[in-house]
Amino acid sequence: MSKKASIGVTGLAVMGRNLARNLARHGHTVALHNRSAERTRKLVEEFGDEGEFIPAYSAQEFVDALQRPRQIVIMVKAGEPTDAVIEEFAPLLEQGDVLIDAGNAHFADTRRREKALRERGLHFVGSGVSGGEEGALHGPSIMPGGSKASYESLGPLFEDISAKVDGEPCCTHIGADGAGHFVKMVHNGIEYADMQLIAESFDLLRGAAGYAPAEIAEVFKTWNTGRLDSYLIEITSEVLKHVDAGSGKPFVDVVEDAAEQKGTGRWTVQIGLDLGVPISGIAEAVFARSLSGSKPLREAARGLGGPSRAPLNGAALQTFADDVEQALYASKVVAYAQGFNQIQAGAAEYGWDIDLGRVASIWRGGCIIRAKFLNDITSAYAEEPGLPTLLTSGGFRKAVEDAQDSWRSVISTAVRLGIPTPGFSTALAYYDGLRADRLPAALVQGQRDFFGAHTYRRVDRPGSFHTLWATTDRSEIDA
Ligand SMILES: NC(=O)C1=CN([C@@H]2O[C@H](COP(=O)(O)OP(=O)(O)OC[C@H]3O[C@@H](n4cnc5c(N)ncnc54)[C@H](OP(=O)(O)O)[C@@H]3O)[C@@H](O)[C@H]2O)C=CC1
Ligand SMILES: O=C(CO)[C@H](O)[C@H](O)COP(=O)(O)O
Repeated sequence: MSKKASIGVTGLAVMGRNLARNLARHGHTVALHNRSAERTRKLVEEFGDEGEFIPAYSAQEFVDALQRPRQIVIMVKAGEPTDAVIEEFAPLLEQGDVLIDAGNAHFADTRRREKALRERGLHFVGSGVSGGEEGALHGPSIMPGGSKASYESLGPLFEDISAKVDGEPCCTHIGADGAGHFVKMVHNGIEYADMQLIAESFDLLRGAAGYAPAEIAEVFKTWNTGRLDSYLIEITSEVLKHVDAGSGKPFVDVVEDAAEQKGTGRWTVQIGLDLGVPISGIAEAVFARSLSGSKPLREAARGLGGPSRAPLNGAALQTFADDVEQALYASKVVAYAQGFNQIQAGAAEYGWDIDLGRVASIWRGGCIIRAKFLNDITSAYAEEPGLPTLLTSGGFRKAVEDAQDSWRSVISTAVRLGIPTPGFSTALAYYDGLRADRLPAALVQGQRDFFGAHTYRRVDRPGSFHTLWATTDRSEIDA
């Protein structure tokens, strides 16, 4: 009898191909399948000597190549293509087989698919995979959802191919049904916020302090040796020092300033709104990309008046890079605090038991937001599992309090010079909002009651109340 594969991968584009190679390099026999045969053939041709592959050119051939219970990783475009692939394979599978969607699916789709397949006796695991092309090959961060039973067979294999930090795999069972894709979605939202904050730091160092991109690359390189040490800071330095071969200009000056997005950031914000979680850092990052891409609008607004830009000088210039580092760090803490609160809210809403410290821990390696900083988040949740916000945890609290003056001063400079910093500004507004004794929301409640009898609660006694605004004495009644 011919050898069977321990796992199969269908969808052999950038991610699937490298995930299959990673599995094979770790000694697993991998069955291969792709809608169009060419990708399967190419993989075997180019990388066949990296391990044991069993190429299959039909769904039935693919399913037959797998040992039972079958484990099939689907790595295709999210949405309809994923449903199409599930519908192609599910009828060929048997009780206990596992289908794993490792693409960037919406967690609500994953919940729907998990339920439907469970009713057909199949396991369905929605798994976040982060790290891009390189991560998929050398060790991604993996965020599987689905049943505990499915993780018993799948977990060891995924842990094996995941990134490792301090000997620990960057993979853990996140929670039931869509939990893995939910956490991956928030990961991507945080990725958007982090990238926006880094981009604003660049814009400030250039626009306010007059640094050239190559000089800013050096600033980022230095930051990468400290508390901001992260993959995103590292690659930012690389991008900024790159010079366009054709024009001799900094690469960053020849790229169109319109940031694109595939949708996971937008989903994060939509779900944040549904759950009522203020994830303003992620939202501003999504809106900043939208604004950058609004070409006709920007064209129409070009030339609108603003302040004259007298760049910084003297003492302010001397300390500016350090001030921006402080503002970036504090804003980043806020963005991550908001993201983790969103995961907490999602877990409460959908009944997932998500260990936030473990999530931070598996993001320390393999993924796009991997950073030294995540060690501190892991410790914060280890010290206080029920932590309401990262901002009140010892180390972060002190760092953000210490960053106060610089943070405020950087935003003031940005406002004075007309440099847009939506990420920095919303982070500070959130921080000030959280720590406020009283918010003007009391007035909003009064307005709502005035125009719509929407009622309000009082600070001095329980119950709901309505003021009879149309009467002359404006007496108050119980609502
Ligand atoms: N690229 C990245 O950095 C990352 C991507 N992801 C996610 O991983 C998944 C795969 O991404 P990536 O490798 O970039 O590939 P793409 O998202 O570009 O998808 C291409 C693959 O999908 C297959 N496909 C498309 N439509 C169908 C269909 N109707 N039926 C069957 N197969 C179909 C293609 O087959 P064919 O060759 O026949 O066209 C091909 O194998 C996506 O969900 C993506 O969001 C996650 C993390 C990072
Ligand atoms: O999933 C990812 C990383 O984990 C992708 O890099 C991410 O989808 C990129 O998103 P966008 O194209 O919207 O910037």
